[in-house]
Amino acid sequence: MTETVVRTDDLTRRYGTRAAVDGVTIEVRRGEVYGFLGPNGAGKTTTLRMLLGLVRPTAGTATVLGRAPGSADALRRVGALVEGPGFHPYLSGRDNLRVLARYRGLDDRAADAALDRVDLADRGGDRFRAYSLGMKQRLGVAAALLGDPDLLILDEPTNGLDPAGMAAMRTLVVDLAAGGRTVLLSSHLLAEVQQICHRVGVVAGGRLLHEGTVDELRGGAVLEVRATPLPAALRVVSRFGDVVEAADEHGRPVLTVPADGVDVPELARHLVTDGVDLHALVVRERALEDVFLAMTGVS
Ligand SMILES: Nc1ncnc2c1ncn2[C@@H]1O[C@H](COP(=O)(O)OP(=O)(O)OP(=O)(O)O)[C@@H](O)[C@H]1O
Repeated sequence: MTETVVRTDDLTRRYGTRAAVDGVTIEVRRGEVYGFLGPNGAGKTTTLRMLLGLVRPTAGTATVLGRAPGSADALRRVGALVEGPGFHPYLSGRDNLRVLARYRGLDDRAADAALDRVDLADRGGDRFRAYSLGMKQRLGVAAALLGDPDLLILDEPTNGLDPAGMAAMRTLVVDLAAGGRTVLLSSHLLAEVQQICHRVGVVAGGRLLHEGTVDELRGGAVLEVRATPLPAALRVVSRFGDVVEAADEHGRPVLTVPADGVDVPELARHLVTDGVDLHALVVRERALEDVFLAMTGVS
């Protein structure tokens, strides 16, 4: 059975007359990596802060693990990396974590296990100030993991990292979810969300534009057919689905039909038997990026 871990209902936060978050309704389910995707200023951080009880909604409601955001019960089971945690620059990564663990009534072993989990055990004795940005971010995730939370909330966890650091963070997130945790992360990077998230909520200008799986968002693949003469090609292709007739960047006609369930060799055979010259037949996936740009109008 699907269990809801986070639910928001018309969640809204206004600053003055401007809504940073405007009627957002999302559902995050147990065990998934949920991507909250949107350009800068879309309202992602404000939403995550409301889920942690750091910002009070102007309107609407939210529950986190069935409880009120920010309540002691909810916070005990949530780990977050929303604004960089306040690490001491002159303490080692390990000692920083041990200090945080003690604040939470946990022992040193919990800190060491978290360090190990983010693959920093080898460098645990180095001072925090000597860490690369990627290591600092991973230490932030380790801090979020203290207390073994069911839900991790990560605000732009790969922001500012180099490609290797980003890849390491993505692998870590996927592994954490595979271990049974739920991860809610925000990102403005479509490729990233496409790679690691099960479901996505797309936001822009404070509003939720769409929520669904990456595949649902993208829609099915299409078959592109370039063939002449066009009327005969159109007749054949329309037997296989609802055809859309368009032109490519050179003004040449392209017929597209939803690829789902179409027997491609069969389509090719029909075109040839009907005396149509087939120039190209391509299956094209819509990239999430195309969909996103169409939705947000942001480039
Ligand atoms: N405390 C505040 N006072 C006034 N305006 C705010 C405050 N916090 C956020 N905003 C505004 O609300 C909007 C959404 O900000 P938010 O930080 O939630 O967006 P975001 O999607 O996380 O973007 P980014 O990736 O740039 O952090 C922005 O226009 C921001 O300027």
